[in-house]
Amino acid sequence: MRIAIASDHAAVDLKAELRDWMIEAGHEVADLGPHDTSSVDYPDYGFKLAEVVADGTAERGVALCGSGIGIAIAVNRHPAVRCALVNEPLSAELARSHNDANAIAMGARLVGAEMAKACLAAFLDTAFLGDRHQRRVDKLRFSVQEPAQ
Ligand SMILES: O=C(CO)[C@H](O)[C@H](O)[C@H](O)COP(=O)(O)O
Repeated sequence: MRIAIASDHAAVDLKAELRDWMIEAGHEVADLGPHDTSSVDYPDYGFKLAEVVADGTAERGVALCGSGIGIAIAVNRHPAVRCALVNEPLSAELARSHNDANAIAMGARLVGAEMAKACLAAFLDTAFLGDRHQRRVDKLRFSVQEPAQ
């Protein structure tokens, strides 16, 4: 699978570990940075990640910051991206099976590397169930509820 990964300074080490782990598993991984721990702003990297997921360059996105919260908010500003903030594998699995999430966010200051890998494995290996969930995901394309006719 083509996967893009991005972070802020707080998650550079976790990003490198997850990137190498995904490459080892046979995925094609684009590391969008940053590449050192100098302080940066998560919206800059979150927007970069959202762009490559939205335009199809990457099939999935992995977003990391200290808590995962800031970069998840940034990635979700793009209407074509559904980014789930997860801290454990069941949420990552549900984000795929019910929400067809095309990105996940995790917090390097909250989640250890092994837990992050378990979340990522669930995110990459779980299929979307479609059916009633497709109807709900379709409605997410609109940022505000259209008034009933
Ligand atoms: O967005 C966040 C908090 O919701 C992330 O944890 C950031 O990584 C964090 O805010 C960065 O904080 P720092 O003090 O500048 O390292």
